[in-house]
Amino acid sequence: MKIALLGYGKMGKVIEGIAIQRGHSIVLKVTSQDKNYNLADVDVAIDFSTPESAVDNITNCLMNNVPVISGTTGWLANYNKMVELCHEKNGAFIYASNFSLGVNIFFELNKTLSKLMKGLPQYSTSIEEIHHTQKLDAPSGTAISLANDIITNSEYKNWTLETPKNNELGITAKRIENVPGTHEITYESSVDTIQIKHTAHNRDGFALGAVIAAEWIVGKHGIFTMKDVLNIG
Ligand SMILES: NC(=O)c1ccc[n+]([C@@H]2O[C@H](COP(=O)([O-])OP(=O)(O)OC[C@H]3O[C@@H](n4cnc5c(N)ncnc54)[C@H](O)[C@@H]3O)[C@@H](O)[C@H]2O)c1
Ligand SMILES: O=C(O)C1=N[C@H](C(=O)O)CCC1
Repeated sequence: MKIALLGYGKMGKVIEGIAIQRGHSIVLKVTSQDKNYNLADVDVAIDFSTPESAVDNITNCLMNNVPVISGTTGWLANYNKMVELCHEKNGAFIYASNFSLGVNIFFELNKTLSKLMKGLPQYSTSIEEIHHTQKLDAPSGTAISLANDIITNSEYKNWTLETPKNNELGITAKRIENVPGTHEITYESSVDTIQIKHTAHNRDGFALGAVIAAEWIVGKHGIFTMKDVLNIG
């Protein structure tokens, strides 16, 4: 496959290595310096850019009939606009807050645990995420996905980075040098604690998942998720 990398930073570079190992070629690498890039002769685009640029990148792909995978976080207020555009153009699009197989299994564990804990008011729930100090957004997209799944299955109404009030699910976002991504869910009562945790050791899992998603989407039309790609849950 001929792949365009929209964003050639920490993730773009790891994706490049894995894509080449799997027999693909990188025909375009876009950074903040490249304003008007040309998507001709691209089979699929992989966007790991910035919260400010993801919407333009996804729009460019959909307008040019290029299937697009986006892992960029922090732009989700515009997700529905991208869904509409994708339908209008009969395009193909996957967004995932986290492309790693391990985190996608962790998402399913989180949903199951939150269903088990529903109706047990003696436990209070919280989420902690830790990432490297260059990360632009907080909380992480993954933490938001985890929080939304807990909210769906519980009495919590929304998440907050502040001290949680009634019906608010607290998320703590820590920034520590070189941490690729750690997420922990805690259920705390006066007698015990239940915790589930995912720790990424490096960026390879995110990058491999994105390349697998790119391989999977070519030739398809519609909006998909990593559940479709991995066939789990
Ligand atoms: N979904 C996942 O699995 C996952 C995993 C890791 C990171 N991420 C997300 O991916 C994004 C990128 O992460 P990173 O660590 O590679 O960041 P990074 O800062 O290392 O790289 C960002 C890249 O985007 C480029 N960029 C800036 N403006 C651009 C534009 N207008 N068009 C194209 N590229 C542009 C920058 O030049 C840079 O190359 C972040 O939003 C991060 O949260 C998601
Ligand atoms: O390094 C990042 O930035 C990461 N971003 C994603 C998120 O916000 O959840 C996934 C983990 C790494």
